[in-house]
Amino acid sequence: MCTNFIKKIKKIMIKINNKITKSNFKSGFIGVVGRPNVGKSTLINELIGRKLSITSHRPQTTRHRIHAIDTTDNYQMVFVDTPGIHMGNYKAINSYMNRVASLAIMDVDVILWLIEVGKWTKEDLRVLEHITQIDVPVILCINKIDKLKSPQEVLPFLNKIFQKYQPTDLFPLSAFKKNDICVLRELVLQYLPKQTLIFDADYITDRSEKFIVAEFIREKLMRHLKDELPYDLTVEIEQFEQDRNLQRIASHIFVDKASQKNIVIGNKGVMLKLIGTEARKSIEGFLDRKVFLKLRVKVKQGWSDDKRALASLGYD
Ligand SMILES: Nc1nc2c(ncn2[C@@H]2O[C@H](COP(=O)(O)OP(=O)(O)OP(=O)(O)O)[C@@H](O)[C@H]2O)c(=O)[nH]1
Repeated sequence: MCTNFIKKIKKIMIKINNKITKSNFKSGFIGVVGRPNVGKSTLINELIGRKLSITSHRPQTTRHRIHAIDTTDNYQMVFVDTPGIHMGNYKAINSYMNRVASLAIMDVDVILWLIEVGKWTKEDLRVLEHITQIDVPVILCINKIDKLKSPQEVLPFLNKIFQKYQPTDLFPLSAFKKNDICVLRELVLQYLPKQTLIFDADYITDRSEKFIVAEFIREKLMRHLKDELPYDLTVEIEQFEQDRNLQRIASHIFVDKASQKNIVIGNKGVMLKLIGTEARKSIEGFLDRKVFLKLRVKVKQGWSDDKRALASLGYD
């Protein structure tokens, strides 16, 4: 009975794979770049229809390269989320983030370059300098057009940008609008080569569950802590064990200075409790099981400007 069932499942899987590898199937890498806070992670989450990349209203939320994979019967799109290319902060972690962003777009099939409507900064210019060194089609996405009173208001800005750079395609959008996302997906598809799957059809990311969980915790820290503090901390998962339908997770939050520890914990532990509750809910949604989450705050002085400490914390 059990062997028959497995045989049936295998047959179905072969049928699905044959369907996927049919000759007009397309797949490829899509590099998503832009300065911090333009909406790269938000756009990728909308394009793949689930949350993998963390977002916040703060610049430099994304620190690592993440592949977010969307597979259908007709295509496999591998979106490469990158840290925002930025200037004016020269700690080891900032060089790491800029390096990750530049390297991530070296080997893609198409680039989605995000800028924000009405804003052109020195950091956008820096991204432009990187992009012009690479011979890949570029779709320049003018994001956040929902902020405009009418869509026509985008025209003078488009004109201004076009004087600086002529991309392969120019696409004004709001990452929050489903229709814009659908049209962008079709546009991206035009630039992908006809080839078979790059990753197995059931992969949604190249990162481990543990990595994504640490990112979800860092997202809540980014959203709740004020001023520069979120930039001075990092998250490391110490325990990640599944016990039937319960995931036991213990995580350290490393801060840079002893004085920051109390701020993260908050008065009578209120802040840490809030961060823990919100992180647990997000992680439960992602893992689709109950989570027991324990957070501990520790001081690791100077971690963000020490190459060895960075490597030991996974920034390598
Ligand atoms: N109004 C509006 N806000 C948006 C849109 N897309 C993203 N945002 C907001 O912009 C902020 C930054 O979004 P992220 O997706 O974290 O930006 P990012 O480019 O990945 O940022 P970094 O991690 O700094 O590189 C968040 O508060 C988003 O909710 C949009 O189309 N319209």
